[in-house]
Amino acid sequence: MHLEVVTPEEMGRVDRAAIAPGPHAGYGLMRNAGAAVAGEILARYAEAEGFFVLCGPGNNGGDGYVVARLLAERGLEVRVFADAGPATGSDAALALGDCPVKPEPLSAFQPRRAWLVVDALFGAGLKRPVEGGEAAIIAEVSNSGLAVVAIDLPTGLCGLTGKPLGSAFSADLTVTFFRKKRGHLLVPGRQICGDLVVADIGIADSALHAVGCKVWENQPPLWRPIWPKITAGTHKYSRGHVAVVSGGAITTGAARLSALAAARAGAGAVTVLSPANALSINAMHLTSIMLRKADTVSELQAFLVDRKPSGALLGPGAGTGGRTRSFARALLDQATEASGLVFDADAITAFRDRADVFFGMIRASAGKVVLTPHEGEFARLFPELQDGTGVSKVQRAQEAAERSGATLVLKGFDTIVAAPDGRAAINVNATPHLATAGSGDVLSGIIASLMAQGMPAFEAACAGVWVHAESGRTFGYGLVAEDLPDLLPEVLQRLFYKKVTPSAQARS
Ligand SMILES: NC(=O)C1=CN([C@@H]2O[C@H](COP(=O)(O)OP(=O)(O)OC[C@H]3O[C@@H](n4cnc5c(N)ncnc54)[C@H](O)[C@@H]3O)[C@@H](O)[C@H]2O)[C@@H](O)CC1
Ligand SMILES: [K+]
Repeated sequence: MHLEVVTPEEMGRVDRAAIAPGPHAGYGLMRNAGAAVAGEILARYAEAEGFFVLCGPGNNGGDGYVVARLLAERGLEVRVFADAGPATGSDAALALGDCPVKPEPLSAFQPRRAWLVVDALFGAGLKRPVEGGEAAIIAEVSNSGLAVVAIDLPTGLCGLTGKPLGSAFSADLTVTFFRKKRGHLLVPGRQICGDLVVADIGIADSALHAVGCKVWENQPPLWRPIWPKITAGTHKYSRGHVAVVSGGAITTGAARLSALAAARAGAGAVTVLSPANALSINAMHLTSIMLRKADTVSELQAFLVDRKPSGALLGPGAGTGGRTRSFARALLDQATEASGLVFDADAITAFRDRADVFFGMIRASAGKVVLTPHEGEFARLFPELQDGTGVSKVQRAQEAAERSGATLVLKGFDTIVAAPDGRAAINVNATPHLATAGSGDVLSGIIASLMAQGMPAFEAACAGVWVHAESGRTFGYGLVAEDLPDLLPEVLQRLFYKKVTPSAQARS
């Protein structure tokens, strides 16, 4: 499974590197691309009575002419529609020259029942909103309810941002080439693509080396090899000790959710640090999780010196005032290279007017730091990078990570994890059921736990996001945040499947 996710510009460089060897290699790739699309169409839409192939002026249109030729050569009914022809001497012009079906103008298009639409208008070369004849045909096809197979990208979808530029097709199937593009995974692009197939068109993996892609789809191969191992010699403190800061008497639940998630994710010990006025309410609800009073910075510092936790989480239910800010400073000041610190929720909002101070503290700290904002919290720390600026979510998270010096988890259906060194991962296994109060507290607890167990920040954040989402999928309807920690064992068992029999003797 190839996990790299490229930009359209990077894909262009890959294409050029692959084409460089000879004058007809470009048309060769185009023929392979068209053959891959035609193969998927024949496999999935055998019952279609005919095929409308809509071709644009560029290489996406060129792929369309190849598809039209291959379908027509099988004796199938094919009509091709195009307004502007390909540039003379281009690969697309060669494809048009070989196509036995004469193009008709887009204005001649009329939907027909049981026909399939092949969208080859624009792909990676989309530069501006789709208008005029192309926009009209998109509307007509959408109203007709005909199935659409998009070549490379549904026309109108930006392959970089995952957002439509003007009108866009909503495809049932998208066939892309070599690697996924960011627009296939970011929302709403992911929904607009329908089923996504990545076809091999003969480009060698080595063509990617020159591009230096640092963005991946978040899947277990990225981090499973370094998930914390346990052996016969493991003891509870070698499995990591996580401190979770609790809010006051009526806001304690969030920290307990995080604490339980940290324990379920494998930390050997978890301590809730509670204000005095919330000690008894916390004590009533905690069993395996330890509890200690921490109203003041000196009490927090004493705990850090005394117990040396390898991970800490501040934010869920913590309040957005001075106590949270001074606790953040103490945690960052006292962190060592082995410490993993997660700042979530209120710990992010608490620095809304002091973002640069916060980033300075993070940069000066020896610890590994992860910030886990949703879009609203993100906008408080990074107002100039908030959604709606036209910049992709991946790039916004990358810039925020670079600026803050922390690994960023920019949450949502397409959560992005970005490291200050430019690496980023796009998460794809979320479920809308995770949009429930307390869900984020569980996520930050899992990430703090994995860092406390020694995982680097980027991998811990990627792993945490994935197992959290997988837990949500495992439950489905009726999910509340309390369910998530208890689903982790099942998810982890699946992830690290080991055959267990009643008589098996544990060796490690
Ligand atoms: N050799 C290659 O580079 C290969 C490219 N392939 C195909 O080539 C496509 C990329 O081809 P191109 O770079 O020619 O780009 P497109 O075919 O996507 O677009 C062609 C041109 O249309 C114009 N245009 C962009 N947006 C427009 C708009 N909204 N309204 C009107 N005109 C607009 C632009 O000038 C653009 O260059 C890929 O999506 C893929 O389908 C495949 O054939 C595989 C090999
Ligand atoms: K297309």
